[in-house]
Amino acid sequence: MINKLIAKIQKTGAPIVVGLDPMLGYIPEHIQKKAFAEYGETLEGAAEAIWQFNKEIVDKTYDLIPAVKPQIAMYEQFGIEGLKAYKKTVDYCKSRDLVVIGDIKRGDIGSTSAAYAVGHLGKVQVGSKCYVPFDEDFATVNPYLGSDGVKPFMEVCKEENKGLFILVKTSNPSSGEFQDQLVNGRPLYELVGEKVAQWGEEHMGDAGYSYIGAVVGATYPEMGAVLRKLMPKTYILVPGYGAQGGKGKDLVNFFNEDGLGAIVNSSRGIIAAYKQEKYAKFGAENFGDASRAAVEDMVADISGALNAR
Ligand SMILES: O=C(O)c1cc(=O)[nH]c(=O)n1[C@@H]1O[C@H](COP(=O)(O)O)[C@@H](O)[C@H]1O
Repeated sequence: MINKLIAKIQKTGAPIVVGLDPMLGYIPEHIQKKAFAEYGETLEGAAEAIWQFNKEIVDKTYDLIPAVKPQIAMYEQFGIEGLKAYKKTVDYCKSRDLVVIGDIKRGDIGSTSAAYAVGHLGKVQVGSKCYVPFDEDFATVNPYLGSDGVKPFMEVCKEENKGLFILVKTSNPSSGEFQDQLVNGRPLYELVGEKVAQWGEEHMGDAGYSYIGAVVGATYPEMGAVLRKLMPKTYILVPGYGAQGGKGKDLVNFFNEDGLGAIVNSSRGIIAAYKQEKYAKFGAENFGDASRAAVEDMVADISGALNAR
């Protein structure tokens, strides 16, 4: 799957991921009204609204982008109905030939990690039948529990031709509280980065990159430069662009000289673009066109920064 992701990045010229993090507050009123008219102000109504919202954004952007990243919490908050909308979104994006990064941030002891891995990336056996429950292409994984919590995910990825993005240095303001702590004189995120690179060596794709990737926030570009060197064959998912303050120039450190090695996520900056002054001319009715314009601007921003280095 890492090979497909790289091929799609090269074809679109867009090393970006659209984050499908649909909060009701971002969904234009006309969509909410229609969903509530059909299903009432219920969890089902909310799920219908987020699904219709996602579908429009995907329809308006899929030809420009290689991948999407639905964030499962935004669906889970609406319970089972929300999870159905998550699955519908995953399937729809795959039908549009997009690579789907399931942002599930899982990680547990071995036995339960194995169940997460099977449910999201693999197959589950029910009697004589075999099912593919969620079927994302990649999943995000929290490595805090150590190797035995990550290995079941890697095993399923190997069997199923899928991939991971493992949290190394997160974009949020408090990420340093634990991640920057010095262990034998070195910050913890560096040790985690080295471990991810080592796991990656054992799980290489054909294009010179591993299908075991890392997550490093755009909000910490200097650390990004160090991690880029520590993990040369690791694809880095870089969240924090846009709404969290990351800009094109902050991103160059995350890319290798070959122009590959990183894929930058923006969620609110794309899906709620119509709410920004810059894209207000589109209006709430044409929110999908505003998202398309925001994708084009993001690609131009990143390409400009990469060409200027
Ligand atoms: O794993 C992630 O995707 C992730 C890691 C991280 O360090 N920071 C981070 O913001 N994210 C996710 O990236 C998205 C960022 O959303 P925006 O700030 O709206 O672009 C959310 O889905 C977060 O859960």
